[in-house]
Amino acid sequence: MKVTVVGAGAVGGYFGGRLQEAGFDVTYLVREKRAQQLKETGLIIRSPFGDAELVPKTALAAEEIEACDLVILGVKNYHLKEAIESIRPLFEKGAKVLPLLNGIEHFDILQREFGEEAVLGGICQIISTLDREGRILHTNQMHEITFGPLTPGQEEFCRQLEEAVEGANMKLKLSKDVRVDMWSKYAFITAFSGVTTASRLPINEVLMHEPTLEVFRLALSEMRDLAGAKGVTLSERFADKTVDNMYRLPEGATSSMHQDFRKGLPLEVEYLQGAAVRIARQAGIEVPTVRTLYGLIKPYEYGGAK
Ligand SMILES: NC(=O)C1=CN([C@@H]2O[C@H](COP(=O)(O)OP(=O)(O)OC[C@H]3O[C@@H](n4cnc5c(N)ncnc54)[C@H](OP(=O)(O)O)[C@@H]3O)[C@@H](O)[C@H]2O)C=CC1
Ligand SMILES: CC(C)(CO)C(=O)C(=O)O
Repeated sequence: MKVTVVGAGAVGGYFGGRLQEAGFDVTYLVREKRAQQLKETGLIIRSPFGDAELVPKTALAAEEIEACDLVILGVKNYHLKEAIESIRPLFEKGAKVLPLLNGIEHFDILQREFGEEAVLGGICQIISTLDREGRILHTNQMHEITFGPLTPGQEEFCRQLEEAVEGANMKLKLSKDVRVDMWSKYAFITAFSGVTTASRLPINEVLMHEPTLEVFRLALSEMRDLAGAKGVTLSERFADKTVDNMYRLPEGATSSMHQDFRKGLPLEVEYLQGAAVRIARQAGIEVPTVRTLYGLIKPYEYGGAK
């Protein structure tokens, strides 16, 4: 299977690297600076599941890629618009896209741009980051993509992909209802990144302060209601179960948004909390806690906080 990875960053580079290791024909569609870095150092992964040093095949434009079966999208939401333009030629040649971004609105955007049949449902569970040298540092015990068809016409392709990835050093889970997984992750990450970033605390410290934990719980409940308003039913115990799971995380564990905040990098606030406020307005429901988190984080959207 021919795969194009767009954005050889912490997520795209990791999963692209694992597929390349497993024998997939992977091309990384990257921008100039990352192309140069990859040429000099190779694609380097440091991970508890095993390190890898690979020679990546890169392209600076989709026109350099003959055709591919699958595009894995690993850019941040604020780069999506530019990425869409750069990959358009691949869809004219019949590719499908598996987006791994956090958020929910990008699925509709991609479907509008490339058509419903081209866009698979997907999320990923991993904690990884790029260091100064561009190495991919994977630091937790999960490296999992959950994916699945958003239309009946994609079912066969998804089965083939599941089969092809068997044996790779990563988990690829074919979901029975990928919309539920997409909304569970979106609901979780919006509350989790919201409370950790707004409080400037890792989750274990959020748990220590009852009023701060209550903010997290309320945000989770509002996000569950929002999923319901969009026709996706999350478990009645979604908020409680999510909070229980947080006690199992190691000390200092926090969201990638909070980590970006600490580094003074741009934040995906408009695509997580901002999107929830927009979707709630359209659905005619209130999400006051999420709206407050949005207001507290929004001033740092373009970075600046250290
Ligand atoms: N990191 C994590 O642990 C997790 C992240 N996510 C989500 O995954 C998504 C990606 O995050 P992450 O991998 O951390 O981000 P990174 O910043 O590490 O990687 C994004 C990469 O995209 C590249 N890029 C941006 N625009 C383009 C473009 N037009 N063409 C080609 N490459 C481009 C950037 O390269 P450059 O700017 O150098 O050109 C960068 O290397 C986000 O939505 C994030 O929320 C989800 C789960 C976990
Ligand atoms: C919670 C986590 C690490 C799960 O993959 C994530 O998506 C994020 O912090 O952005």
